[in-house]
Amino acid sequence: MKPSSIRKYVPFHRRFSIPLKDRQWPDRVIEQAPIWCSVDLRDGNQALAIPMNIEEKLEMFRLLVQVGFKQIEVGFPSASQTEFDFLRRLVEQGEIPDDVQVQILVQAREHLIRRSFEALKGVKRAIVHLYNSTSPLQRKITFSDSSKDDIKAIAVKGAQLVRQLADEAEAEGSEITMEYSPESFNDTEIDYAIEICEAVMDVWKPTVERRMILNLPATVEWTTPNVHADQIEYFCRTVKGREKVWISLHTHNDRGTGVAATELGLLAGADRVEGTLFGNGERTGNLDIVNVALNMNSHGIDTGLDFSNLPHICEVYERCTRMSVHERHPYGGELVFTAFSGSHQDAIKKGLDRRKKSAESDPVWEVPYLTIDPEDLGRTYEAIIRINSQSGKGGVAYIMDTEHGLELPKSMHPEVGKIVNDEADRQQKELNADEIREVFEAHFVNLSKPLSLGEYELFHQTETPGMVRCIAQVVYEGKELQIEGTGNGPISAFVDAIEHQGWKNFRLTDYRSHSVGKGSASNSAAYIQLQDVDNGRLLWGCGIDTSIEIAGLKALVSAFNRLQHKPA
Ligand SMILES: CC(=O)SCCNC(=O)CCNC(=O)[C@H](O)C(C)(C)COP(=O)(O)OP(=O)(O)OC[C@H]1O[C@@H](n2cnc3c(N)ncnc32)[C@H](O)[C@@H]1OP(=O)(O)O
Ligand SMILES: CC(C)C(=O)C(=O)O
Repeated sequence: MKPSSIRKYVPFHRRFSIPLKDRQWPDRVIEQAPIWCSVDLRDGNQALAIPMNIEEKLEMFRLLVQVGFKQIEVGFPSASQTEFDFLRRLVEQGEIPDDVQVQILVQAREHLIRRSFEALKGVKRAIVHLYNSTSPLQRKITFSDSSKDDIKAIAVKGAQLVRQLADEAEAEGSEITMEYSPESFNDTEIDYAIEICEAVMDVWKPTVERRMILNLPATVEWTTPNVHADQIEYFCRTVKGREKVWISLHTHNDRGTGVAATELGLLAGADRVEGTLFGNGERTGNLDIVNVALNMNSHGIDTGLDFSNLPHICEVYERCTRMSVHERHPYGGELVFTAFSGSHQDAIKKGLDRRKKSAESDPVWEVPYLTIDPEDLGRTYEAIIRINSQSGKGGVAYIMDTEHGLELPKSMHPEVGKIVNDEADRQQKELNADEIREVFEAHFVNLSKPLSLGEYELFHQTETPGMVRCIAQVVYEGKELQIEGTGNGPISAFVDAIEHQGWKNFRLTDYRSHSVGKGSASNSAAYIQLQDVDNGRLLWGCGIDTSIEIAGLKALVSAFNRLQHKPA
């Protein structure tokens, strides 16, 4: 920003300060979950270019119930016919489970309050959420230089009507909880915000048994999260009758610290949190409730919210809101359980391997780079490691193992990793599991040039037990030949046959094999490492075949063929 522009902005502490000298929140830890309230269908919905239609709202409502929300703000029924009709549909069609309270938002204006209660007729349990803006900025601009008393009067008058209509609804069998928000609380002089809230409390007369909710919105996030925490702690310690109210947080994310502000607000004494899935909401969004809840889970706190099928939740959310979850979005983003870079892949693979062995004896999650087990969110390990030109050998080996059942010997990893990595670099893109296998096969498996193996027979030598003789049909540099050799196994017999031809320029330095897949269709994979006697180069080859014997020979031939390609 240019210096001339910077002069437009005033530091928050020059506008207000919070008279809190002995703040306690920095020494606290979060030990239990708050009461959660989803505002997806109201604050989230009002921020959409195309608001959800009734069917979409219904689908989201059912999803939110499934996740475990017990308080759901379903709309602003006095704002439009769709909002009104949606609430009627929930009430009339018995969509609201008995343990769920639907919440509605309304401005402190008579006709809107009356219309809201019409929409609530017959509801079993509801929260009526009344608000008016209280900040100096809104008093000046929105309410045309209204005084503090004028604004307080709007709140009190609205509260009186809500009290009266709530009493009438309760007489007809509904249970109404009341909520008040001094909108832009975080931008309002703190003692004045308390004064208005106490005035509303005087009208609603909450008790310890029947509390009301005081929601303290950071309608626009102006400050660092510690200031928010100070505001909440000061409010909690100062408001009269604290024990008769649930203190609720409602943060936005204008500075990108909505989650932090909520977490510090909880340390500061709040009981309740309003937010939306993935933080959809006005401007930069509301608080991301998935983020805060899963942060708690990752510290061993049960939240009552179940995000164990996060991919499904993302899918419904994206379809209904027409928004998308960013690839890097905490927990939900496509790339957040993925490592492209080699050292991360290596550490994750080691962590997951160790965990496979010790998960039962040691349940504590300890995998480098992963704060949470992706499986706990319905995400799979397969998606964790992905391969591009920044990837390392560990990641490639992990994909070959988990996706294709090929357990490459550890000393083969660098060779395979480099070739796959070079290919990703050459193509300038990420390689998927099938493409990685293609690269692996093209460079390592059943290679047939210059030598290829045809028919092959093995004879056990009765005169020297343990020795076998092989007769193999091969093609070498385009010529068909029959070669023969003897050894203490099929591989050494074949090596002997190669030696008789005068082609042997190697030592066999390693051999591994394992079966791939289960049942009659299973294959065997064999890996052979040869060393070039002239220059000491070590190269692996792989053979895959239904016969373990032939797989071994093909691995030998593959490694032999790789050795014939001299480095440039
Ligand atoms: C921070 C938040 O997210 S708050 C929730 C915001 N959500 C929405 O606004 C979505 C739904 N809203 C709507 O559909 C409409 O704005 C309605 C139905 C609420 C009101 O509609 P209208 O009265 O036609 O228009 P509008 O919202 O522009 O009203 C402005 C008037 O309300 C007054 N007003 C604004 N907020 C409040 C309030 N909280 N309490 C009382 N009056 C208010 C303004 O001062 C202004 O009065 P004026 O005309 O005398 O200057
Ligand atoms: C109405 C209030 C709670 C609100 O949405 C806000 O201040 O952001």
